[in-house]
Amino acid sequence: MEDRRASKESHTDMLDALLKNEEDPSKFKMTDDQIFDLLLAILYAGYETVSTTSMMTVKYLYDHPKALQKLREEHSAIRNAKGPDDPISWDDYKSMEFTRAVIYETMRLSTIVNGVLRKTTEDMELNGYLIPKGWKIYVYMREINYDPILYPDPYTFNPWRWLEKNTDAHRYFLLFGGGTRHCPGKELGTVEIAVFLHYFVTRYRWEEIDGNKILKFPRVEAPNGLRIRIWER
Ligand code: HEM
Repeated sequence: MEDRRASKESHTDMLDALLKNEEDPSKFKMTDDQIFDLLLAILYAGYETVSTTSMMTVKYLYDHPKALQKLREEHSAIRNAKGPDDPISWDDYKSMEFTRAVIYETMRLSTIVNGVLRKTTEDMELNGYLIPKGWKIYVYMREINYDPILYPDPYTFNPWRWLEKNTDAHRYFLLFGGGTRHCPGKELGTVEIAVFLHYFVTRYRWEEIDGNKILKFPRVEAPNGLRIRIWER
């Protein structure tokens, strides 16, 4: 922040936007600690989630050729309706129903976010139990993601389960948390992964290289990365 304030160059990034707020009296003035906190939170919250989900879509699609075929059909139809170098529009993204289903199913099965924290601001009763004011609560999403009543055959990668209308409006749709702290990057993150998938499946084929190590608990990660071999289609 000191470097940026001293610098005469301008950048089109978030740090510059936040620092420029200081010059505008009509804008809320954030302290340096708040700016630092916000940037770090967004980097952390917006990077790991999107990159791990993207990696796991590649893994699951490779393991489930029918889902990959269906996804390719969706993206080829979009690509065939435009020139090879035309960018994807918002309407194209909105039409990617199966892609969205693949992304949600990947997040569910690999439990990209393990849980969310809350603190009770008053005594509250839940199913006959008293949770006293000031207690910290961990909502364990892994448990919800693998609930066989909510998601029949929960350990199977089945993107088709998400094609039902308004699935992400269900009360138990907690992949992005809930309430006032609901993830503000939900749509941005989903767009990023959808755009990656669009170019990846329309332009390339790939195979996994033997020996990839995937950890499943407490959340999915590939400690050495997911190594794949890629060819142009
Ligand atoms: C696509 C993958 C993503 C997943 C699965 C995800 C998931 C989540 C979850 C579960 C929470 C906790 C919500 C709660 O406490 O109820 C959260 C919060 C948050 N996410 Fe995301 N997120 C994703 C992408 C992003 C992106 C791309 C950004 C920003 C660039 C972002 C920024 C944030 C921020 C700032 C919070 C804190 C919100 C608050 O506490 O008020 N997320 N996210």
